[in-house]
Amino acid sequence: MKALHFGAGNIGRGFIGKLLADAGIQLTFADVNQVVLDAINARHEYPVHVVGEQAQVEIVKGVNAVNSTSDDIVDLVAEVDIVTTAVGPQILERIAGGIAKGLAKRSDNANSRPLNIIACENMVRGTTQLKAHVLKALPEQYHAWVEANVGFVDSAVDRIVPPSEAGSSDPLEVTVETFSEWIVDQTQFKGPLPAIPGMELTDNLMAFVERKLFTLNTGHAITAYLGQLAGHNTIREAILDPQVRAVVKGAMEESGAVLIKRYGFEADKHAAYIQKILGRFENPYLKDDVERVGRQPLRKLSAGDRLIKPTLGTLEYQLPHDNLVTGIAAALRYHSEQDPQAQELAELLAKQDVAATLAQISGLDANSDVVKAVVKAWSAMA
Ligand SMILES: NC(=O)C1=CN([C@@H]2O[C@H](COP(=O)(O)OP(=O)(O)OC[C@H]3O[C@@H](n4cnc5c(N)ncnc54)[C@H](O)[C@@H]3O)[C@@H](O)[C@H]2O)C=CC1
Ligand SMILES: O=P(O)(O)OC[C@H]1O[C@](O)(CO)[C@@H](O)[C@@H]1O
Repeated sequence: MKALHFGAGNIGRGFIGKLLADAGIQLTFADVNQVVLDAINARHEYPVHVVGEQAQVEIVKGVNAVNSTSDDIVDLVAEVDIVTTAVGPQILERIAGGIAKGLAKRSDNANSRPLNIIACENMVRGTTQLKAHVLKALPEQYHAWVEANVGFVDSAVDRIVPPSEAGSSDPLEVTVETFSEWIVDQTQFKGPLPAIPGMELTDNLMAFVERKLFTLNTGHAITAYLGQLAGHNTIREAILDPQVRAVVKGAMEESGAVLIKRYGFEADKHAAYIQKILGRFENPYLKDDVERVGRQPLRKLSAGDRLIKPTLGTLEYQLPHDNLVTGIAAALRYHSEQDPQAQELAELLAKQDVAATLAQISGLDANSDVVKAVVKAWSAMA
């Protein structure tokens, strides 16, 4: 089997790419970071430090790399069996053009071997959104062929992989936690279901996507935002702060109440899931900066993402949301010189009040009780 993975970054090298290569699949990474590309093509292997009580170093072997903006992409998409991505939600549209050209070539070559495409991004139905970008870039005459021969498979991906501290000396070295979870929608595959160790198949994906995004990522983001406000630099420092921890746990439980109502998760199992996540945030072997986890606050405050969507769920089911509200207020206080979205947030707040800013970013009604509650919490954080 052959695979092409877009995004040789933390998750790309530390989880999805590793999992495909370890399964004996011939893996080619596609990226725009030339230092990383040259290092992969010079060594064709890289170390993954799996940290925890039983730390170990696993070497990923037999990998190659191409530049994502080159025509190599077209040839690879025309011949591989599986395409995966971990580039960031905002980059999917940028890689869609190359994928579309590759699909056109695959059709012209009458290569009707099934191809499955799986986006591994922190978003709800990311692959379905990638498909829309691809079809927009693909001439109409190929659409029916793509529907018949290409599977666009949505997924949920979970492993905490911060940038490696040794990044400076070895651009490929990556450090990961022991926990990992990759769940894919088995109803969307074309051809036989692949048996890849570590890739779980389900016909109930939305439950797992929302459970992960609206528990781990909700809690992680609020840990980052409240952590920054309290002067903490890392997620571990922040979650060990009892005041931060209480709000984070509360927010995950408030979101959990919605998930339990919506998907029927067992309350005690979900409580254990939340406890395990708090333990993962505490991981003493991982140095994870609040700025990484808080990155792109406008995306994280958008209607379908980890802060607003769970809060909308509490409104739908008339459930409590005080801690989620505190998390949203803290997100509106997030600042970073390196993050363009944090800059844009500051500009929005400079030219209009916080209620109008939140309404613009999240789609919430500026005069709603929940926005008034956020404004009250935000003012108290000054
Ligand atoms: N790091 C983590 O713990 C987790 C990240 N994710 C998701 O994985 C995705 C990637 O996140 P990270 O690996 O943390 O980010 P990252 O920044 O380490 O990796 C992204 C990679 O994409 C590359 N890239 C940018 N533009 C590209 C293009 N046009 N073509 C090909 N490659 C391009 C970058 O050079 C970089 O190597 C995001 O959607 C994130 O939400 C999901 C679960 C865990
Ligand atoms: O990658 P995003 O969506 O910017 O968010 C960062 C979050 O994603 C993760 O990298 C993995 O889900 C977490 O470690 C962190 O909560």
